[in-house]
Amino acid sequence: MDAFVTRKRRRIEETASAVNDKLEKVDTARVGEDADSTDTKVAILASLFPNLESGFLLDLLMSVDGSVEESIEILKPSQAIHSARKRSAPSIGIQASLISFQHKEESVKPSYANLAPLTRRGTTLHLYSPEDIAAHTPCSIVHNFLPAPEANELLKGLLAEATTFGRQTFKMFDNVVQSPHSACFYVESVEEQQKQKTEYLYNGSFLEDIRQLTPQMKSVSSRVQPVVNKEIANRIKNHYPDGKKLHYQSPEPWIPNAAFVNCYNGGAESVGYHCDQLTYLGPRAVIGSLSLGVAREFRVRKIVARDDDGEEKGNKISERADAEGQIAIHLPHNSLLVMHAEMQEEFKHSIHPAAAIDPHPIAGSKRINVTYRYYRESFHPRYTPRCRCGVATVLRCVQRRKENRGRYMWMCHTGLTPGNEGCSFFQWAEFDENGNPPWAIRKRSPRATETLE
Ligand SMILES: O=C(O)CCC(=O)C(=O)O
Ligand SMILES: [Fe+2]
Repeated sequence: MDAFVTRKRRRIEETASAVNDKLEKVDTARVGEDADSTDTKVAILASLFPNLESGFLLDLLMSVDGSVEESIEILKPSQAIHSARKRSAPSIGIQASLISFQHKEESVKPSYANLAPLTRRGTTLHLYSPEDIAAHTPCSIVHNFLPAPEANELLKGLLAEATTFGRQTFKMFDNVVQSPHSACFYVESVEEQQKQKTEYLYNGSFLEDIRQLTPQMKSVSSRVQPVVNKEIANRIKNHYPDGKKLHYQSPEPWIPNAAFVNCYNGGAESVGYHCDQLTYLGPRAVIGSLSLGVAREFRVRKIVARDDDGEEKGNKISERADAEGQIAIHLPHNSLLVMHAEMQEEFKHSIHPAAAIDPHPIAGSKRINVTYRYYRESFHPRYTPRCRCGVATVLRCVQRRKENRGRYMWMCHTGLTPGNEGCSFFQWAEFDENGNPPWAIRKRSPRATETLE
C-alpha cells in the first residue's frame, strides 16, 4: 500500500485497458473497503486515476459513503474519455416513459409494498417521467412547478445567498471531514432562529448559521404546501396497500415551516448516500424538495437488510448496499420532488457527482436545492428523551437488522461532534398509529389545556 501513498502523481493519460488491468488487480486483492483508512482509499484511487487531484478524490469518496468501488464506477467513464475508445460522458438525456412500453391491458397500479426491484446489483436505471418515478421509487415529481419567472427569481436570490453558505463538518472513519457541497438552514421567524441556535442539535452540535426564510422562499413555501398534500393523498390512494396511509404516518396536513438550502457548485459537488434525520420531523416524514439551476441526478437505493440479500454475497457494506442497484431520478430546473413517507426509513438517497453537466442560462454549473420540511412541535427537543450526557437524543429507525427492522430508537449523538466521546444511551421509541410520541398523546387528553400540535 505504501507504493500507492508515496508514488509521485504521474501526468499521464492512461488507456482504458490499462485502467481496467489495474481495476482487476484491485478487485483480486479484495481491498478491505470498510476497514481501510480514508488515506489508503484516496491513495488507491490516485493510483488508478493519476490525473485527478487528491482533494477531488476525497470529496468523491465521501459522496459515496467511502466506497472505493463506487468511486471507481463513477470515474471509469471520465477516465475513458482520454482513451482511444471514447465513451460519451453521462449527461441529462431524454427517455420515453417505461410505462409507455407496457401493454395497455396490464393495469398499472403499483403498490410500493410489492414492487419487485427494477434494478440489479451494480446497475443504475435512469428515470425521467413522473409516471415512472411514482411507479418505481418512493418519490413523485412535478415538473415546471413554479411559473417560470418566479423560479428564475428564486434561483437568482438563492444563488446570491449561497455565496456565503458554509460546509458542514462531520466525523467519518474517526476523521473530521467536510461535506462535499455547501448548505444553510432557514426558519420562519427570529424566535425560531434563536431556538434553533440553542435548542436543536444536528449530529450532536448546534448549527451556527441559521437564517430566516426570505420573502421569496416563504411565498414559494405556500405554493409547495398544497401540492405536497395533494401528492401525499395521491400516493396513499394509488400506491399504498389498501389505499391506506402507512403505519406511523401522520394523517394531519403537511405544513412546511423550515428549509435546508443546498448549493452544488459544479459537477464534482455532491452529497453521499444518506437518510434525512427524523428527530424533529417524526416517523414517516414527507419532504418537498425544489430543484433550481443545473439538472443533476438524484439517486435512490433500497436499504437491504443484513439477511435479505440471499447467498451471503453481501459481506462488505458496499456490496450489501448495492444489492438491488439504484435508480437515478433526473431533476431539472424548477422541479418539485416529493419524498414520500416510506423514503427515509427504507431508502437512501444521494446527489451523484456528474462527469459532465449542461450549463444553465442563469446558474451556469450551479444547482440550488430547497428541501421544505415540517418540524413538528411534539418532536421539539424539550420533550424528547435525554441521554446520560444530558443532551436531547437523535431518532433513528432500524434499517438493516431484520429482527428489529422498522423499529425506532432514541440514541445519544454527542459522539458525532468532533472531540466528543458521547455515551451509549439507547431507548426504543414508541408512537401511536399516527406517529405521535407518548408525551403528545398524554397532552391531548380531554383534561389537558395545552396541545402540542
Ligand atoms: O440536493 C438534493 O436534491 C438533496 C439534498 C438532500 O438530500 C438533503 O438536503 O438532505
Ligand atoms: Fe437528504
